[in-house]
Amino acid sequence: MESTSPRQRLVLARTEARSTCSGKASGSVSKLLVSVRDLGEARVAVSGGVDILDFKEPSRGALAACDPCVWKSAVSEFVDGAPADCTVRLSAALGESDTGADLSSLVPPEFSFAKVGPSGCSTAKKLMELWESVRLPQSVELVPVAYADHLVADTISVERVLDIVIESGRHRLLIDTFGKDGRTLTDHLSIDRLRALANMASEHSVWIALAGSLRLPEMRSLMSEGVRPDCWGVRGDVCDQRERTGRINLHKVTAWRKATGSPAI
Ligand SMILES: O=C[C@H](O)COP(=O)(O)O
Repeated sequence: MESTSPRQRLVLARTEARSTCSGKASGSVSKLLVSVRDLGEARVAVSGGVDILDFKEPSRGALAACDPCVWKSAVSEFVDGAPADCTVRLSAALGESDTGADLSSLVPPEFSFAKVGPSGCSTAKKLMELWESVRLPQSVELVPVAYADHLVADTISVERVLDIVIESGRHRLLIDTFGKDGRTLTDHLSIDRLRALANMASEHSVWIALAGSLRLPEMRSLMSEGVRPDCWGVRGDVCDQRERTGRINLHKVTAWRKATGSPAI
């Protein structure tokens, strides 16, 4: 009998454990990513129990970068100066194709992730060239992004991006919205499409995060419909007045933490 590789065994185990309609094993919990613009907001998010601190400047677009000085300060506080039981991981938004490559070399090696937006990458070839142009420290993993509203961002569909992630042997994908105009992820992608995407990602051991102006009731409803990504990403809904350029609110982060950390319904 042919032996199976660790990767194949992982896929089999995950497939067997998955419920019939879920992209994630029943009973497992999703991580919570919160986008923050500075250290003050980062402290609030950590107090609320966030898993991934994602540094970005919300007033300048979907994935605009913070000043790289903020990244350095985050390392001092949340890596070098953190208590031993602190498990928060750091992520940097690098903007879109016009800034991604240049900023990538400035990401500190202590970060876990960096993400770059695909706007303007209207073909698979252009998108792969963007990913290849990113020069991150070896310890930092690129998180490819797909936009649910891909036409307005002049890029390819989320399904096509997931295919390329799989074909190119990458392991992560964030689905977000490009236009922050009040419409949310589910205004662009049906629940069935989201469930199919999560299932496809799971079958190929691709870690998937869902974001895009999500509101807490909407996220709960997606979970109850069997859409269980590895991670939920949020900014606007955890800010005062749900205004994504406002300040992060501890109670709102805590509410998201409780909801994302609950087992499958
Ligand atoms: O990466 C996740 C995004 O920061 C989500 O932001 P948003 O909830 O304001 O769309």
